[in-house]
Amino acid sequence: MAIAATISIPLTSPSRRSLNLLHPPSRSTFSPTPHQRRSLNSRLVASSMTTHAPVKTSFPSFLQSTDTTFLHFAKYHGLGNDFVLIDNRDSSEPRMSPEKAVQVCDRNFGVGADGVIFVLPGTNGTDYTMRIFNSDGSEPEMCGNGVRCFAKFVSHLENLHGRHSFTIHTGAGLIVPEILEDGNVRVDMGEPILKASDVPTKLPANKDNAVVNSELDVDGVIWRVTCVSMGNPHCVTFSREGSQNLVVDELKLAEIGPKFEHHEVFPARTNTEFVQVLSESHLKMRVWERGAGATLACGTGACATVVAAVLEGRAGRNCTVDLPGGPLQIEWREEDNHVYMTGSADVVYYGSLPL
Ligand SMILES: N[C@@H](CCC[C@H](N)C(=O)O)C(=O)O
Repeated sequence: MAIAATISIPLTSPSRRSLNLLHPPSRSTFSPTPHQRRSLNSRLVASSMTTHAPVKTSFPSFLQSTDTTFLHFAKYHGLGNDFVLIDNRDSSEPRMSPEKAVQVCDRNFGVGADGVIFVLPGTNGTDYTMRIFNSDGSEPEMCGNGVRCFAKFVSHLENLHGRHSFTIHTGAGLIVPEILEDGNVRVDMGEPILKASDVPTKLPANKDNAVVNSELDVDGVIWRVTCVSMGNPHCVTFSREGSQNLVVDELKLAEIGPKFEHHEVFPARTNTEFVQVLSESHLKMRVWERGAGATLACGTGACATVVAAVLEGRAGRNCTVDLPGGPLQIEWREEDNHVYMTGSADVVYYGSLPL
């Protein structure tokens, strides 16, 4: 099925990787001036896409309009890990099926994204609920970069009355993001789960019920892995036989990644982080994501990486994690055992999909 869309490019601050053609004022919170509002409403329409009449509304009402022929969305990214965000606050059922999400995420025949995220009404007393479909249509419990995009999207949609923080119910439990003065988002990602059967992994636990620096045979090559769940499963590796400290740029991710993802020891499949230690507080990581493949960044993956690095004695609790799309600041705090992630999240454009 063909997907057509119109797009509108917002005048918020683009990140390093977003559209170079824009030279907007550097603003972190979206609050358009009358001039910007006019620009917002004049849509840029890509040549291969269908057009329809420009909507004379502001950004939030454009997204909220209950059009029966088009589904409005916003495209965001966190360090190049990109998502289609849907305002779904009027219903607790996602307004798109997993099958449709697969089409929308397709980079040739759709919008192109690593996943589709829905902002749903709160559950269990939280302000909002987040659900997400990976680009293969599977539904993960959590997404770190996605939750930062979610927070920015909500701050653009709603008048938060000066609040910078709110609560989100996710498949991984309660998540609390906070929008900082500089526009970055810090997220309390909760406690890592280390018990092998809860990650889940069938690898035998070797340290306090956890799998730490254990051998894993992947197609005849022995890797050393630590398994961590941040609500979703991660397998973190710093070394393999013959290579004590990985040089991550040399890895053929598309070849190795799927072998980890579908390995029999990971009953729920797994995300895999390949990590190079640059110093005690500086790690470099590439990721193969469950249900999405190689992405430019993975927030939960960066959190799992720092937890694994601490457990293996390779780094301290406060690290910069360099990902292909940019850096994340991760702290695994000793006092409360929570992991805190800080990084950027940026809007790319607004658009409409035919229903
Ligand atoms: N990119 C995400 C993780 C998204 C979910 C993942 N693919 C899974 O299936 O667990 C992040 O930033 O955490």
